[in-house]
Amino acid sequence: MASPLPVPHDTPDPDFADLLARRPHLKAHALDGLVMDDVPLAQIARQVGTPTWVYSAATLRRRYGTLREALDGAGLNASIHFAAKANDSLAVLRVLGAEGAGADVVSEGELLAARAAGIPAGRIVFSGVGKTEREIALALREGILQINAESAEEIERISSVADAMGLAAPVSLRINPDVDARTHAKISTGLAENKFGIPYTDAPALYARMASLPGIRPVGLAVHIGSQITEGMAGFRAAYARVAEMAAALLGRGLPVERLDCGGGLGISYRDEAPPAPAALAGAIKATLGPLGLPVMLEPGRWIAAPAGVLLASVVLQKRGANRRFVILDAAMNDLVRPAMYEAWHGILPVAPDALHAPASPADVVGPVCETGDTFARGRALPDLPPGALVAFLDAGAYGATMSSTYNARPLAAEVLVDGHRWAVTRPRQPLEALLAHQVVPDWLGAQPSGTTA
Ligand SMILES: Cc1ncc(COP(=O)(O)O)c(C=O)c1O
Ligand SMILES: N[C@@H](CCCC[NH3+])C(=O)O
Repeated sequence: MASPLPVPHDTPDPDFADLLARRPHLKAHALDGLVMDDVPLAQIARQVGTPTWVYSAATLRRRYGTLREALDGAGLNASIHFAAKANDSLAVLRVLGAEGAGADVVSEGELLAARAAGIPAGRIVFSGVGKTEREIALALREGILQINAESAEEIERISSVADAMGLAAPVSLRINPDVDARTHAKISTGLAENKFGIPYTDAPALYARMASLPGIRPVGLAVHIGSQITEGMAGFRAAYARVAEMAAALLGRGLPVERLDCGGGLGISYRDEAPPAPAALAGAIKATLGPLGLPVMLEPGRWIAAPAGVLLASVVLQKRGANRRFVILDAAMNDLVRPAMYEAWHGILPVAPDALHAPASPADVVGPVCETGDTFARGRALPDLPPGALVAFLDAGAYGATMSSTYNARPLAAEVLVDGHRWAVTRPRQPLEALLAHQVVPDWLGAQPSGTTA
């Protein structure tokens, strides 16, 4: 049986100074402690409580801009469609939309969030292996840029929905290139054994079928081989090369191919990973797809949003085990599930000014949920953290709040956007009453016993 606890690394963890040096939006201030842009995190915690997600608008803009410049610098005609699954906060989507970003969505909810945040329908891509008829109809009514189809069955479905609406759906075909992205098995999507995309050998016939069906206007090819890709460009290159080869063949047969969707996947450095730079990604796109001269699209999520966010939590208590110190937080796996789900490593910084320089000793950082897997870190060098002390989980701006649950009847945490010296609660903490009020006890179970509340 595999251990549910994080596996130790064989290199030393980066220290606080190293973690801070690589995150320009976070500074350790002598009086205020950890500050995001111009706002002390302790001030947010005092006014909003914890656990709370805090996002830096400046960082979102800076990272979007860096990616934009890399694509422009390579001479690509490229559009960026932020993957809303990484962060679907309306405020975050609004910040990115205002910079010119489109969105990559995978559900009715994400589509409505992107629209509510002001992202024009013409910049929205709908991905995912299981779109319902209702979702397809909504996407078409909204007039989105394209639907990325992932199966022969789905193509027939899109055709019949669009035809009944008297529309021609712009459809791109997502191919499964059977390429190893060399990432965590749970977030690898481009291998033949994964559920995503159409086996690339089937794609030419399916593309021709799309062109012959009513209600479908084939617009291109799409590929996405996985997420948190940090080990070089080989996987990206191999996938894009397949797309290039296939697009050339389709064009050669007189089939319309208007644009190519390169997906997301660019990884970040949570601990000491050395992911490819945006310029390397742009260079690989240019080298493989450039000769076709078609517009390209990118669907990054993590690279833009992860470093922009922290999860602020408070210490409930420190507990001595037989041979270890446990720091028990008010945040848990229901808030940030990545460590439990992927053995993911997140930097954890104390927020108080003196705590960053205080003597540190190993601690296991855990949440209060009744699961051994509710362990954020093992043997992490941390100072004494008395009850009430604040800590910040780094790089929590992607796949953080969006993956939260209410396990153990714990309400969804608050969200805050910091923009220079301004900040605002962008999602209030879910009231416990709302969790309970959302449920219904059938009449036949009898009246509520007197003296209880609900
Ligand atoms: C189709 C698609 N596009 C884009 C993304 C965003 O990926 P990432 O956050 O790794 O950039 C994902 C998630 O992996 C995805 O499935
Ligand atoms: N949820 C994953 C990424 C999955 C990407 C989905 N396409 C993570 O937290 O790393």
